[in-house]
Amino acid sequence: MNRKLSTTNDDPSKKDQSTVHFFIDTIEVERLSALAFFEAGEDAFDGKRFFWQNREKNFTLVGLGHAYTIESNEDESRYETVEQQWKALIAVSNYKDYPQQPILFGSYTFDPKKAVSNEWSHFSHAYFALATHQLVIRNEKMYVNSHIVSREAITVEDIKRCNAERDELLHKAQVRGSKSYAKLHVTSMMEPYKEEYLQSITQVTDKIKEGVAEKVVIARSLALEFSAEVTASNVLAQVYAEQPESYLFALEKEQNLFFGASPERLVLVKDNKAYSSCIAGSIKRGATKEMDDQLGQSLLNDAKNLQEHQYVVEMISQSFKENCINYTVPTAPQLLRIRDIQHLYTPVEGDLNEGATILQMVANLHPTPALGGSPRGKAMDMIRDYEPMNRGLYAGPIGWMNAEGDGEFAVAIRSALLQQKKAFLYAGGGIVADSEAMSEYDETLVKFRPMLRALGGQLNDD
Ligand SMILES: C=C(O[C@H]1C=CC=C(C(=O)O)[C@@H]1O)C(=O)O
Ligand SMILES: [Mg+2]
Repeated sequence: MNRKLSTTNDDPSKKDQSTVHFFIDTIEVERLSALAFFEAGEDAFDGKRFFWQNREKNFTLVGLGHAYTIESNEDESRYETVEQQWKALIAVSNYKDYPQQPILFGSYTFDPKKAVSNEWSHFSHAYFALATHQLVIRNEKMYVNSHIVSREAITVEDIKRCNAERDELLHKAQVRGSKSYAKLHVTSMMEPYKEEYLQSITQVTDKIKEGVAEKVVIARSLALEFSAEVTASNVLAQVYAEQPESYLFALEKEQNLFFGASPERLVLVKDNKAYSSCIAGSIKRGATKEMDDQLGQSLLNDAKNLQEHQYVVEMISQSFKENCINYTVPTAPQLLRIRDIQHLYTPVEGDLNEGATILQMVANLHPTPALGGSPRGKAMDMIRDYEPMNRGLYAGPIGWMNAEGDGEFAVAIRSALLQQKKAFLYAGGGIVADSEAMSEYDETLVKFRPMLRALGGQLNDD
């Protein structure tokens, strides 16, 4: 179980060249709720937990505690830094001896060039962790891995302590199940920089008409306050109950919780195949099936939305062309319907070039024109100039990768940052030549809904 391997050149932290010890233990468990496991870590691992569930609901990952973290505040090299440090760490593990691999989970900010400020000051531009206790639920099977990474030799005592901690967590989670929570009480809801946002849409639309760019995504935020401190387990339970068709994610850093329910896959890598999704172009859901179908049909035929969508298809196709031996992309979008909204959707897939990695794909794809714009450089400059806020982790890549390089990243939209008695929600939309400020504003209201509902807030027409 406890294999000690010495690294020479590939010490993960690069701080010195001493030995790194990596202990793994895997057990199979039964009857465990992922939410209850997350909650069980509330005292011992507060501020060091994460949660992930894919759209298909056949893969759930929960992390409690940090066996190892990788952070970077660099710009372009932040992808390579995470990749190198993870590979160096994995190289000293004996993960192949266990039925479950160690998994690295984390996220990247949207734009390292925009100085992090305000509510985002706690997060690095790359923030990843290998959990001390990692729950994986895959196709009904459940495993808990425990990990210790240490510069010191790992003793029998260390292992006993780790196993006892794990057994205590499992006991708590199994005995308590997941709690039910009272609805949260919002005391104030504010739309910061609303006027600036509306003006920026008009200005950006004008610039696009002048030919400065083709498409630019502009976002804004909502700020909520609560009568009492809101816990991570509480909001996660709300999101879990209310957003069944999305990726669910939550990432803690100290007293901050970034969480959301996104429909959008950035990239999935499995057995050397890559899968991405173009999701851009939106319309609300209808009150009846007939109205819903009518709205869906009008979205499929709407020139402005088709244009928003097409830039994303072109860019993602180009990325697959560069990184894959072959790739397929349907000729026309279909509808993707989730609880509050319908989108235009085109799936893209391909066989990866030899040696291409998931983080290379993430680096190459992010930001797609669904969150940045087209052309990318010009759009990013305009977002920096016109957007009256800092996106932080909103709209960035969030996800996981295992020891062998398989993994999945979603685009962290329909998301919010919770800071005890405060929360910030984020939403944006693709601006093209015929965008109108008020209808873009309305589109953000629809996109705020999932997080607003999870946080107990309400919009007039909800
Ligand atoms: C920017 C967001 O959505 C993007 C993803 C899908 C549809 C979009 C749209 O129709 O504008 C946006 O590009 C958001 O949810 O904050
Ligand atoms: Mg739109």
